[in-house]
Amino acid sequence: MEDPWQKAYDFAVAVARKAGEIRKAGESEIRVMTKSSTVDLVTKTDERVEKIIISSLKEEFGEDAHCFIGEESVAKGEPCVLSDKPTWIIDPVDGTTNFVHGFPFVAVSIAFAVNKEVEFGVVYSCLEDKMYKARKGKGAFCDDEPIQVSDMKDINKSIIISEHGTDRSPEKVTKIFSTMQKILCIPVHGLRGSGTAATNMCLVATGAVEAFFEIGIHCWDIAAGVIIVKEAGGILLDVDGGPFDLMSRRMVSANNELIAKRIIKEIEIFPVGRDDAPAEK
Ligand SMILES: O=P(O)(O)O[C@H]1[C@H](O)[C@@H](O)[C@H](O)[C@@H](O)[C@@H]1O
Ligand SMILES: [Mg+2]
Repeated sequence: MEDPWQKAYDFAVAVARKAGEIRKAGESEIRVMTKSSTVDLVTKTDERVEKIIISSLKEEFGEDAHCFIGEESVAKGEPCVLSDKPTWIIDPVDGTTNFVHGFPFVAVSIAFAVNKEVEFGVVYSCLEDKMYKARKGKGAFCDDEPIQVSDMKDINKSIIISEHGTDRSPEKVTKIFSTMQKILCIPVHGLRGSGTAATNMCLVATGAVEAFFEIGIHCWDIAAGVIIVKEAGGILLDVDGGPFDLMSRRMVSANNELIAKRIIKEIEIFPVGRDDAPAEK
């Protein structure tokens, strides 16, 4: 039987690389704007790269063949609803703050979901020039090398990634740093954060770290990373230990359940609105 999504997967890899090159060209004149807060940055490059990705996909597969969830389209009012229809979930520049500051971790993240299941994901880590990718049931790769999560089961010998996000409300910041302090003092070997969720997920998938968790990320930040972590042998859970929900804005990705459950014990949960919550009137 013909493989329905191989062509889309191959095309997504090419589009991700092209998007990375357009992002690089945007470095020369970065026009910074803000979204949900003064520290939630977006640039004209984010918007331009997303437009080019979406138009390339529409040109290749047909104007109305697929649905799209793009970070910057949603920011401008497009709906963020994951239906059973084939849907591209796109973060054109993951690590925008890094991009603005020249901090060397920026990624293009493109995922493709059918029946609400991610079929494949591509994360192009631009500055490293590394293409992380995975298709459901077919393994995870960095460029063309297979990747595998860490086999570490001892939390005391693990590195854990967390991010503080863009919400600066005191009650949330207190919970974020209290959680980080409790995890650090388990103790673990270290806490890290690249500033881009997609890259963090790839660091779990390659075994460079044992886990990455965050409350407040969006589906576009992690959709590609989800399938890359799973196909590298990792697991995804909700921050309360329940089943992972792509639209919930809460996520624990880890190399195994032992590590995941150990850090979940320390996470101080705070409420965040779902990605697919009805738009406020
Ligand atoms: O750089 P973007 O696409 O906005 O995504 C990042 C988000 O802004 C941060 O708040 C999160 O902590 C990161 O994990 C996201 O990658
Ligand atoms: Mg982004």
